[in-house]
Amino acid sequence: MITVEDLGKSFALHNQGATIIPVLEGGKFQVKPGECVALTGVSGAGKSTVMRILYGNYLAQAGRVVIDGLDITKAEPREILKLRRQTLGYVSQFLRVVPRVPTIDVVSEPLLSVGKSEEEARERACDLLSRLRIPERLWELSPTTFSGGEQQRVNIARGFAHAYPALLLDEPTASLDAQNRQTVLTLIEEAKAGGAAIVGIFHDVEARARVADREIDVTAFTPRLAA
Ligand SMILES: Nc1ncnc2c1ncn2[C@@H]1O[C@H](COP(=O)(O)OP(=O)(O)OP(=O)(O)O)[C@@H](O)[C@H]1O
Repeated sequence: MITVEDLGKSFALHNQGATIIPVLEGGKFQVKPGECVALTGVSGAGKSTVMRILYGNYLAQAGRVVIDGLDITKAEPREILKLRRQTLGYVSQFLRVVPRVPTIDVVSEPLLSVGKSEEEARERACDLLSRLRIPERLWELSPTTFSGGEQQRVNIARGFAHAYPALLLDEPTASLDAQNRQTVLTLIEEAKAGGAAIVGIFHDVEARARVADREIDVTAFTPRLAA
């Protein structure tokens, strides 16, 4: 489902004498349906950079990143947006939402955008919000005024609403209480059982041990650290 080959990325710092920082070289891995791979490596090794390349936010200078048959290093923006809508989910720690949209709609929206009925989308959203312990009295309110932890859980509910065949998880259990952390780990296990190919960054070692089938140390793709 996800294939990365010969991945290369460097950053040019234009405001600092055009200094070039090589970050990734020869990055290579595959993630099959139903498999969860954890990216590891020291701080600064390039874990977030790999995730941003996989989501199409950063453009790689070398190599191929094929997700569900689409090479996102060469794809048009509209093809990447279609991939994100139907195939490739991303759960970060932070919620970015349009103001004044009720929580229930924020969580239902990914399902409506892939053509699910209003009823099915709402049912799934209610189920996820209940499981993630967002009180029902908050569902019709915009999450913009929610606490940090509530916003994080709304974001997780939204990220898991549609059964994406490929899923990127950036510290999904960071700063959650013990019960909600368990719920999120169960959601990840359910996504795997449903056939999702998952790539994640988990600083939470126990969470990583529970859900990840394999670890990939990106230090091996980092020329200045591997040397
Ligand atoms: N937009 C950017 N411009 C310039 N340099 C960048 C940019 N993004 C990342 N880098 C550099 O790339 C390297 C890898 O950063 P990255 O955030 O991917 O590491 P990481 O392994 O995720 O680290 P951490 O565990 O601390 O989050 C760092 O040296 C960083 O300074």
